[in-house]
Amino acid sequence: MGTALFDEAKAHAAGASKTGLPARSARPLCLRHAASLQTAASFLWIPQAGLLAHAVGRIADGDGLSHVLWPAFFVLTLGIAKALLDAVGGQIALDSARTELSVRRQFAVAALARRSPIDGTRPASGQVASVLGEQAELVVPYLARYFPARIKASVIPVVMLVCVLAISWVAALALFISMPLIPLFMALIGWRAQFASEKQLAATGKLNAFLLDRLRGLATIRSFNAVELTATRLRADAEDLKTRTMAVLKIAFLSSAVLELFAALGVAMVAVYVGFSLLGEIHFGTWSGKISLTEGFFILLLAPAFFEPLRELSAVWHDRAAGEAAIKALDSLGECGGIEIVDTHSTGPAPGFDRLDIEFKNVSFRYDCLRPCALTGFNCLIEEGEHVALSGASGAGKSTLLALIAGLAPPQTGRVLIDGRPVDAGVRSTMAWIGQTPHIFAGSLAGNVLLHRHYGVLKEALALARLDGVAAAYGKRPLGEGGAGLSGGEALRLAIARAAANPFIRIILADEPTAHLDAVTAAEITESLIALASERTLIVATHDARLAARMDRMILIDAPFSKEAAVSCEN
Ligand SMILES: Nc1ncnc2c1ncn2[C@@H]1O[C@H](COP(=O)(O)OP(=O)(O)OP(=O)(O)O)[C@@H](O)[C@H]1O
Repeated sequence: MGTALFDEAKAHAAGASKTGLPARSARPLCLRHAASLQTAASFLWIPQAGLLAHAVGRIADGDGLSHVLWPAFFVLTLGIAKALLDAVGGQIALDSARTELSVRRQFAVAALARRSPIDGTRPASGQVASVLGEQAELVVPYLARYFPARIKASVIPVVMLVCVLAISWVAALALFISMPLIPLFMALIGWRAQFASEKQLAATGKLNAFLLDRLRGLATIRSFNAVELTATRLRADAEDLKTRTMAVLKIAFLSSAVLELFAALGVAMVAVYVGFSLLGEIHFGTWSGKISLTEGFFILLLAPAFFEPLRELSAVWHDRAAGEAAIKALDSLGECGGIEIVDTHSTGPAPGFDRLDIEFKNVSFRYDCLRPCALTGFNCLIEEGEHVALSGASGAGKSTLLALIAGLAPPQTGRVLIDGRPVDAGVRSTMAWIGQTPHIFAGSLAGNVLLHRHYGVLKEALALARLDGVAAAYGKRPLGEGGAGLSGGEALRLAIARAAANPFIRIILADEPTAHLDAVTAAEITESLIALASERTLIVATHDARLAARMDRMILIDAPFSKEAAVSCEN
C-alpha cells in the first residue's frame, strides 16, 4: 500500500520535474481504496434497514419474538462489519493523506533549498514556516475526509434512490427533487469558500512573515522609537485576518444550513407520504397498489441515510476549500523561479581534485532583468593556493564574484570553471564561506565550531582562530540566541574556527571579514585568516587596505556599467 503510494508520488515528481509542480489531479491509489471500503460500509445499511423493517413487520403481524432473532443477529453482524470497514478505510485514508502531505512538503522544501541565498525574491521565512508547518496540515483532512466523502456522496444516494424507487415512485420522487438542489447550492457556496480560504491563508502567511521579521528587528524598532507604529500595523493585519477568518466561517455555516434545510424537507416529504399511505389516506405512488408496514418502514429508514453522505460531504466541505488553498500555497513554494544554487545534490566530501584553479571566462551576471549587470565580460584566473584580494568600489560586484565561485548562482553568460569543470556540489564541499555575520546556532561554542565533526580537531581549530580563551570562559554553557554574548570579532573567529575544523576545505571565500572591526581586532582576524589559508586558496572581498596588502595580489573590479575587464595588479 505504502509502496504503491510512493510509486505514485514518484510519478508525480517525475511528471513534475518539467513543470516544477506535482500533478495536482492525481490522487494516491490508497485514497481510492480507502474510499471504496468506506463506501462499502455505507452500503451495508441497506440490508440492515431491510432486516430491521422485516423484523418490525413480523412483530406487527403478531409473530413471536423468536422470528426476529435471526434478523437481529444479522443486523448485529452487519453492524460490526460496517464499523470495521469504516475504521479500516478511515485509517488507510489518514495514512495515505499523511504520506501525500510528506511528499508535497519534501517537494516544496527541496525547491526552497535550491533557491539561492542571494535571491531577493525568495519567500519570507515567516511565510514559509506558516505554509510548511501550519497551513500544510490542512491538506490531511481534505484528502482523508473530503475525498472519500465525495465518492460516497456520488454513489450511495443513487443506489438508495433505486431501492426506494423499487417500492414507491412517489417517495423516490420526493428524494429526487430535494437531492440535486443540495450539490447545486453547495457548489455555488464552495467556489466562494475556496476564494475566501485562499485569502485567509494568504493573510495568515503575511501576518506570520511580518511578525517574525519585526521580532528579529525588535532592537532596531525600539531604538528608533517605532514600537507604536509597528503595533498599529500588527493590529491592522490581525484585524484583517480576523475578518477573513469570519468570512470563511460564515460560508461554512451557510453551507451546513442549506444542506440541513433541504435534507429536512426531503425526509419530511417522504415521512408524510409514508404516514398517510399507511393510514390509508393516500392510495397512489406504489407499484403494488398499497404500501405495507415493512415497505414503509424500510423507506423511512433509508430516507435519512439517503442524505447522510451529502451531510458528511457538507461537514468536510470547508476542508476542501482550506485543503485546496493549502495545496496551492505548498505548490507555489515548490515553483521554480528566481536564482537557483548550482547543483544542490550533495555528494559528500569531494574525492580528490587535481588543482582547484578558479577560472572566469567572459562571465556576465545580473540579478534580474530590471537591474544592470553586476558583472560584465569578466575574465580572470586564480591558481590554487593563491591569496587574492578583490577590490573595487561599493557595488562593483565583489560579493557577486564570491557567490559565483561558490555556485550560489550560475552566470548568465560565460563560464566559471574550477579544476577545469563547472562548479558542482562536490567542489563546493571544499569551500568555506566567511561572511560578516556568520550564523550561530543554539548550543555551545564548541558545538558551533565542530558542527558534529570529530572532537579531536577542536583544540587546534580554536587555537588557530584565537578563540581558545573565549571557549574556556564559556565552557559547555550554551551561547545566546543568534550568538548573543559574542562580540562581532568573536563571531568571526568562530567562523574561522569552523573552517579550520573541516579537513576538506581547500578554498576560503571571505566577504569583508574585517568590516566594522577596530584596527586591533581587524589585524587579529587578518592573522587568523592567513594562518587558516596556509596551503589553501584565499579570496577576500575587502575595502581594508591592510588586509589587501597581506594578499599575494589584488584583483580590481571596475565600477558598475563600465566593467569590461578586471584589472589585476601584483602586490
Ligand atoms: N541579492 C541581490 N539582489 C539583487 N541585486 C543585488 C543583490 N546583491 C547585490 N546586488 C546588486 O549587485 C551589484 C553588485 O553588488 P555586490 O554586493 O556584489 O557589490 P560589492 O562590490 O560586494 O559591494 P560592497 O563593497 O558594498 O559590499 C550592486 O548593484 C547591488 O545592488
